[in-house]
Amino acid sequence: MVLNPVISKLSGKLVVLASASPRRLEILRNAGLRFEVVPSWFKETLDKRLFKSPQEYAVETAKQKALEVARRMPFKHLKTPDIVIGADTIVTVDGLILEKPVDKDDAYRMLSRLSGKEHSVFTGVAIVLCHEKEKIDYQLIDFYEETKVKFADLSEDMLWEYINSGEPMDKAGGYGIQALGGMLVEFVHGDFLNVVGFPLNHFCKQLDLIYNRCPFSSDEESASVELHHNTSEMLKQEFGVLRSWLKKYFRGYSTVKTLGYISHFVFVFITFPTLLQALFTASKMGVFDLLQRKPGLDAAQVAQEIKAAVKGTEGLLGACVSLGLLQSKEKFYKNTDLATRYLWSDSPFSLHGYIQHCNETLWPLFSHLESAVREGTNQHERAFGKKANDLFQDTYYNNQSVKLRFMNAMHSIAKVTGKAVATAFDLSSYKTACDLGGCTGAIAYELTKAHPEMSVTVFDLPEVVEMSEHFHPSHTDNRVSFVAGDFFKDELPKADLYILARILHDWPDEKVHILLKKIGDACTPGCAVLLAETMLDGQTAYSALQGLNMLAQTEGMERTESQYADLLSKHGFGDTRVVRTMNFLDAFLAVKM
Ligand SMILES: O=c1[nH]cc([C@@H]2O[C@H](COP(=O)(O)OP(=O)(O)OP(=O)(O)O)[C@@H](O)[C@H]2O)c(=O)[nH]1
Repeated sequence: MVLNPVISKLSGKLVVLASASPRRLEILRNAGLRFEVVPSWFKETLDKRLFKSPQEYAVETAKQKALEVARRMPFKHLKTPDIVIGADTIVTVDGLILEKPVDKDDAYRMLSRLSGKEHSVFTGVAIVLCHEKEKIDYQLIDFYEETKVKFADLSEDMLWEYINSGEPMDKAGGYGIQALGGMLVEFVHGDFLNVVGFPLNHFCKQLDLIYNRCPFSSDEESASVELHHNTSEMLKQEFGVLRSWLKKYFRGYSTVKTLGYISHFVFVFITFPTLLQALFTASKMGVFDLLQRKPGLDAAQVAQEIKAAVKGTEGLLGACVSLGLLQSKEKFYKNTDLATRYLWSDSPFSLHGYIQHCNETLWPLFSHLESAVREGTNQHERAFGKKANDLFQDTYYNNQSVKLRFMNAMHSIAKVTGKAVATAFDLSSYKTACDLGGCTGAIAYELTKAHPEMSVTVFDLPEVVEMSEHFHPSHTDNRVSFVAGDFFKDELPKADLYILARILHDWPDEKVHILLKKIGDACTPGCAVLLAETMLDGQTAYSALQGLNMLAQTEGMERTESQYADLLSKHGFGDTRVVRTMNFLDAFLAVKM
């Protein structure tokens, strides 16, 4: 029996575990995976000082272990594996990386350091996909998982009894949580198997991304996984739709005959504006809202309701069917599940507001992308005839309908990302939070839902707060309150945790420092800042394009993890942690030291 369907995708492939760890073998065997074991000869001697974080060290070691086996096998074993899996588990405490103890004294040093404290266990995992054509190409996917473990106070007797059992010697941090070492542990936050040596759940999610969700790949050919690495959960789900759409788009065409040397991929890019305009237009003309209220209309009825020509409406509906946004049966139309979930305006996960914002604001700005690239500045003046000295006051908030459209857009994104951000970290120790620029309160409500003891103040400009009640959920929560003010000028509400969701990316470093200084001054040690931003590190297609979006639209920019850490460190924040939420936004927590 295979519980996780993605494991079955690997049957018939030569899967190799590049590890001598009996625990990794057992975890993967128990999951139903069939594989060979070829322990890596890579010596774990990378210079730890060269890595920005312990997890990067673990990931790099895992990569080197897997690559060594992938490269060795064709020569020494005379066969090329399809997939090689490597892993490396480390323990971090007091800024130190602990690996396997070299002797009993080393085990003693490690365990006495862990006694009575919480530590992190990181397992870095690397998956190497080998493609053999004329030569072998290696494609690499890597990730890590963090689990927090708290040890009880260990007496000297206990320590030595445990060390003399022999168990610590081949285990990261000098303990085996799955055996006697389990008795030393008070609590575990996160994936237990990650501590044992292999984060099975995260691994299966990555396999799912590689084999099930990649739109431009099929079972036979696996295309660039990099493009989709770390993209949002929602986008992943829709890749399946996009893939079947691509199949339809090109049905009956032979690449070579019809498109010459232009690949399908390039052709999709070139024709992308037509796809976008079909979506924008159907959304703006209310097609999805209409068919949600009245499914099963024909083109003439839709045309009458949306006040359009029948010929034009037929064309638009046909395009939406081809995109998988509408279904048609005997010339009657209704929304697909995708449209029902995301495209009509009253759906709980509606992206309608964001689609309108993209159509009315981003699209005109992007049509001046060349100027944005040449000048390195936003394009409001060219696109809308108005200079944006203050992005928000001069562009979005000086006109009621533009303001409402912008708030709708922010609300759409916050609703689909809010839960992932609110649950990315254990925030149970923070009782009061302040969401700076929290707009409609969508993230604040997710935070109070996830953290029953937390109350959240949403702090935003008076013109935003006055309209926020239009967006309150039907079951309002008196733990969420709204305060009007300008975070650059006014005193900030007191809180243990300050949230900045898609705020810093709007501003250049000078302004970010003004805001972070105010937050730093308002915080006492132990308070924290939670950022929700798209980090540039992964260079996914989404994050790279968001970078361009910020260029054309704002004075700010998308930044990398270390750029955010640097900015925050200047205002006394450290101990930074990042969670890739697999949604549009990554979550970043930094604590006031
Ligand atoms: O609670 C537990 N913590 C850790 C382990 C085991 O510790 C080792 C970690 O070492 P490493 O990642 O370097 O892996 P190796 O065993 O050296 O095998 P490779 O050939 O892959 O380098 C790992 O075996 C964990 O399973 C444990 O058992 N319990």
